Amino acid sequence: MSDLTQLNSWKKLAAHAEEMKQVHMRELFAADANRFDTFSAHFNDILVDYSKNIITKESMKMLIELARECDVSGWTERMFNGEKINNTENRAVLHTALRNRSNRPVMMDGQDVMPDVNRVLKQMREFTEAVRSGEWLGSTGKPITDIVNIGIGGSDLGPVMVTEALTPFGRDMLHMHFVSNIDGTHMVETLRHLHRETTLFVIVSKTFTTQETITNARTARDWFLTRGGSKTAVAKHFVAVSTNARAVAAFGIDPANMFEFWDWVGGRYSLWSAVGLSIALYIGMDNFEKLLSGAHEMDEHFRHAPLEENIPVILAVLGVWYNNFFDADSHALLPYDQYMHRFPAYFQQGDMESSGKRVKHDGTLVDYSTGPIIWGEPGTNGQHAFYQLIHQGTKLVPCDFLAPVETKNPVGRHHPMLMSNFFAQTEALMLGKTAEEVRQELIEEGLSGEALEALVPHKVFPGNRPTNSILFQKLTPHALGSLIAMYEHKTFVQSVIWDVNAFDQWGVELGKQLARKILPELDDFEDTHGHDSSTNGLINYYKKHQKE
Ligand SMILES: O=P(O)(O)OC[C@H]1O[C@H](O)[C@H](O)[C@@H](O)[C@@H]1O
Repeated sequence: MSDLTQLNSWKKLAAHAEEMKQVHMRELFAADANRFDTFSAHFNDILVDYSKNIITKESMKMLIELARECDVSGWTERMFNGEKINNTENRAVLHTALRNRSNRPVMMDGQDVMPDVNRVLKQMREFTEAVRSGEWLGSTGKPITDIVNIGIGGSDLGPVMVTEALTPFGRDMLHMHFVSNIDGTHMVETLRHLHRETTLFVIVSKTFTTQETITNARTARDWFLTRGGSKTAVAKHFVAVSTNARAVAAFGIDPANMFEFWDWVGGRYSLWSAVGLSIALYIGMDNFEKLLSGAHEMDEHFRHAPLEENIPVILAVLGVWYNNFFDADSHALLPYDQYMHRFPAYFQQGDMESSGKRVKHDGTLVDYSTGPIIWGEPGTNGQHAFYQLIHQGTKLVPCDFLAPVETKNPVGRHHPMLMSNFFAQTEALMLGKTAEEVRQELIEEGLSGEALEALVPHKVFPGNRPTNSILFQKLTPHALGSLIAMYEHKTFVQSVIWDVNAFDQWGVELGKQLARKILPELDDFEDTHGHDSSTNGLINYYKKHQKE
């Protein structure tokens, strides 16, 4: 691929952006009564309205042309076909095979991966049904009441986010707990109210070498053994999900209780694999398979819909538009659904670990901005916290607003009130409020003269702040599966445009390496000298105050 900024479409977009920076969305809406119809897309019962963006038909044409020039379709096919597009790890990227409900063969290195995928799904079904029905008993004959998922990063965020989002589909009998942090507090506070006879630990780690997870798993096992559990009883209370069978066996988990996945599943794309075991325990395998189906249908759409109508592609090019031509450095995900409260955190890893790269596939440096900072909180909480900056600050923050048409909890007027905020926020962000409008309001409130004029600039909203509104009928496993896959593919398309590898994560290694070196230094009371003066100073301060 030729250099991104040298592409025809890029150059055209750069010039076009300068024109569009002079345009206000108010004018765009005023000039076109059909703007909503022109710039919205449907997928099953999901509506994506992207009309409140600083775009014209011409802008979209150029952005799609950019996707075409970057060979998004070619990369998509290579991904779905099991080519080793994760070039720095020499791995295929086949999370789509995990949810390939069509069961069409998916070839990797000349072999169909589907028999393996189906075998593990079957194993997950048998196991989860046994636990949920009470047929699987703890070592003292009691049914399991509590599940503790021990994992971190991709082995935690997906299971947490989805079990939270699908709470209404969860089985009351099983209480879910998630321990990720190496901070002993996380484990201690989780175990405080649990009983070893009725607790099942699910140890999830792709590599089974992650310090946090292995340490937490050992602490859990010690807790189990010191409360009267025997070594043979461990088999009834510990299962593992990993690609590393040898390390699982070395830990002492019965290989029969291991759920396998493969190196062609990236950690942050793994909730569709056995990493979703905790999800399946909670919502049941039928619902887990609906989650897979929702994602599979989005995969089919992404793979086959023309770029112009392709929802992940549309969202991706809009992201590139602001990231690269309007200098936006972040993107907010704002779910108006309390059940989705971990959705932004999930995609912090999904997007930032994928696109937070500064070298291209070939190792050369990029000379343009890549992945944005992803952040967000559920509405309406965010409105009372950080929306001030989005409305009136100096930074441009493109936002995605997500909400269900129907709530799972139709109590009083809560849902219409929530939704009135959802609609009002994107309207306010688009329209803003002019100085003249502010003046009128202040006059109506009885203000005049200097007092009025002094307030005007503070109450002006520039507007023209871009948003996407994503409405879905209900937060079901199927809809959630589609939404997650939609954002996964959005991230992928952006990585293709930026020419970065979305499937490695070398940036997390250096800190781990240095922590390994520092750990033994914390075991003695001698002053440390081997680092820079700040790091030495901090370590020595810590050691000194440990002594006291
Ligand atoms: O599943 P594991 O091998 O334990 O890895 C857990 C997590 O840690 C790593 O450092 C990566 O940053 C993540 O991508 C990964 O999801």
